[in-house]
Amino acid sequence: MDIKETVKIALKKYDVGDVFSYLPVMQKASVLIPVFVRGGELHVLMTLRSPHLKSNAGEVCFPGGKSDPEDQDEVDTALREAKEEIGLPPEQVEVVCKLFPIINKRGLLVTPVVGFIEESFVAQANPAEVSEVFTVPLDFFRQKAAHSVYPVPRIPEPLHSFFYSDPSSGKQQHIWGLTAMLAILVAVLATQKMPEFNVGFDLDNPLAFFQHNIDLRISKL
Ligand SMILES: CC(C)(COP(=O)(O)O)[C@@H](O)C(=O)NCCC(=O)NCCSC(=O)CC(=O)O
Ligand SMILES: Nc1ncnc2c1ncn2[C@@H]1O[C@H](COP(=O)(O)O)[C@@H](OP(=O)(O)O)[C@H]1O
Ligand SMILES: [Mg+2]
Repeated sequence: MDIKETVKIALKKYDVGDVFSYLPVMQKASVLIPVFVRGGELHVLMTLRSPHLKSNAGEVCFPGGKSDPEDQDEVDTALREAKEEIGLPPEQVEVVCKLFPIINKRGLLVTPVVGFIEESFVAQANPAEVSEVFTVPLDFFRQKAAHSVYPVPRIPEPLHSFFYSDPSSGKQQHIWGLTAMLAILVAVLATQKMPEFNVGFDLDNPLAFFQHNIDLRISKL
């Protein structure tokens, strides 16, 4: 079986379905985690946010944003935002699964959606929101070489940080916080291998860690 089919089977096992529908009503956002195979290796596409945005300006994130009333569900939001931000046509995304949501510092319930895209996809960054688009080998997020972690007072999840030197641009990208956690999560679940550093969840029941963090955040709202 080829790598894409193997990864799809691995990831689908973790689809959350409606597990989090019990949560109180809160503002929702989704991100699309676009993965593709290049040279037999998995890669992930990321963006650098415009320095002019009101929130998280100049930070690395995945294409995504807040839910609109016309969105049917979290997948719709992720695909709509990816179209708006990097010109990715929804029909060019093979949606694989919806993973564990995370409540961010603004109190948004952020749901990650993983989808395969074509290696040949050329992003068209919308300059109002995105200043750069770049790709990273997914396995980078399991390696300790460029990784560090530090605890943050009052939030349950440790804060992971990576510095990625992008050979195609010569630039260094700082990937941290929520986006780094999601990249680690997808790297681990897709490859079925734990990282070289401690991450707080395991492969048998990753849901437990994310569920615990969400319940902790909700209890403090
Ligand atoms: C998907 C968002 C939460 C909402 O999208 P929008 O701002 O409407 O485009 C997006 O803001 C996002 O992905 N934010 C996280 C970016 C990130 O990981 N920054 C690194 C550090 S900040 C952090 O980890 C915690 C946080 O933002 O709560
Ligand atoms: N054309 C534009 N020019 C400037 N800011 C824009 C914009 N379109 C969207 N934004 C802002 O970009 C942020 C991300 O939007 P989205 O959720 O659609 O990804 C939102 O800000 P806030 O996150 O501060 O509300 C939104 O207001
Ligand atoms: Mg956005």
